[in-house]
Amino acid sequence: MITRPKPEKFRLRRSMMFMNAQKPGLIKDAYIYGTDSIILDLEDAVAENQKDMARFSLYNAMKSIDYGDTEVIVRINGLETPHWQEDIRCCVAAGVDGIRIAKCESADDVKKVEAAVDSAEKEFGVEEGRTLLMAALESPLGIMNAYQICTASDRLFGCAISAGDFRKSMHVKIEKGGIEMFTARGQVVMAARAAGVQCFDTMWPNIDDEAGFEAETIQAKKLGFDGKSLVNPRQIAFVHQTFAPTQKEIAYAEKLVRSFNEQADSGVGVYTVDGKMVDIPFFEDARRTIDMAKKTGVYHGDL
Ligand SMILES: CC(C)(COP(=O)(O)OP(=O)(O)OC[C@H]1O[C@@H](n2cnc3c(N)ncnc32)[C@H](O)[C@@H]1OP(=O)(O)O)[C@@H](O)C(=O)NCCC(=O)NCCSC(=O)C[C@@](O)(CC(=O)O)C(=O)O
Ligand SMILES: [Mg+2]
Repeated sequence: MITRPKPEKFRLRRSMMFMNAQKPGLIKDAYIYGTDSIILDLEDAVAENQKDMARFSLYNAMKSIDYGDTEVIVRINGLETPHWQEDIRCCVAAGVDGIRIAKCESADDVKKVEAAVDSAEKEFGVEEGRTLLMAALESPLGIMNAYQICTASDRLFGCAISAGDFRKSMHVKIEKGGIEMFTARGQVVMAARAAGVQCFDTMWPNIDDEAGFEAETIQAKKLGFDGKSLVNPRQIAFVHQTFAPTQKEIAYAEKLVRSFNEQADSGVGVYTVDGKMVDIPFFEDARRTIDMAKKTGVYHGDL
């Protein structure tokens, strides 16, 4: 019987790959792909008359497969459905790391899920507070309420924007360059940063359009997201590469950190590195770059 260690609230989550919880062929060896997180789906990938079967498959997978360092999140059905409470009981009993609340629209939605998780942890003798939460923001209302959602529970580590449902609500299609998602993406990143939680970009559904996927991934990184939802293993490598600092960025960050300490010792707060002005926020950002380089395994220096 597998028991997973206590999940870390904040950890590397560059890639969160969806898979239908009902399909043993997909979930049995999902850890081999090396994504930071997998999302076992009980929601839209599972047909309405297969929800019990999917929970059964999920529970058995959690008890018999060692997913190792790969975080295991489950997407539960939305609060407008008759399924979400039973989904939560199944997730907690199975010992998943976290629950992704589909179609989350308000802080009240998060609090309802939190209360159901509290109760399930008591029912199944699971350590109180063990099960983490994240919110999927899939509607204009959910995105307008992003900050309240992100601050609604201590269990919540982050939020994801979900463009499939969002585009449907907004009566727009996928556009090259992503203009149709621009305001929503910005709002979600800003809300998450203000709340001190992580934020994840949406999945790219056109798996054969690699150029479109790569452009969207680069844009997500530039906007400040921590990672991206994925639907196919072919998408993992590019996301991991994009969300790690480049060697050029690392070299500059090292130069900045080293010189900043020397300058500070001699009483200087602002100066230039390679012709660019730097002061304390640049120093702190450089430290973050080196920290991220270490976490993503691309740091070879001695800082
Ligand atoms: C799209 C496709 C059917 C294509 O399959 P294909 O088989 O043609 O793909 P291939 O590339 O040929 O697969 C090569 C090998 O990888 C294996 N393999 C493929 N995918 C794998 C995977 N995900 N996990 C593990 N293994 C995998 C495959 O079994 C094969 O293994 P093998 O046979 O051994 O060689 C498949 O990828 C897939 O099912 N994706 C997940 C779809 C899903 O869950 N959607 C729901 C969540 S989104 C949503 O709901 C919208 C949202 O809510 C999102 C939000 O909230 O953010 C919103 O509103 O936007
Ligand atoms: Mg959706």
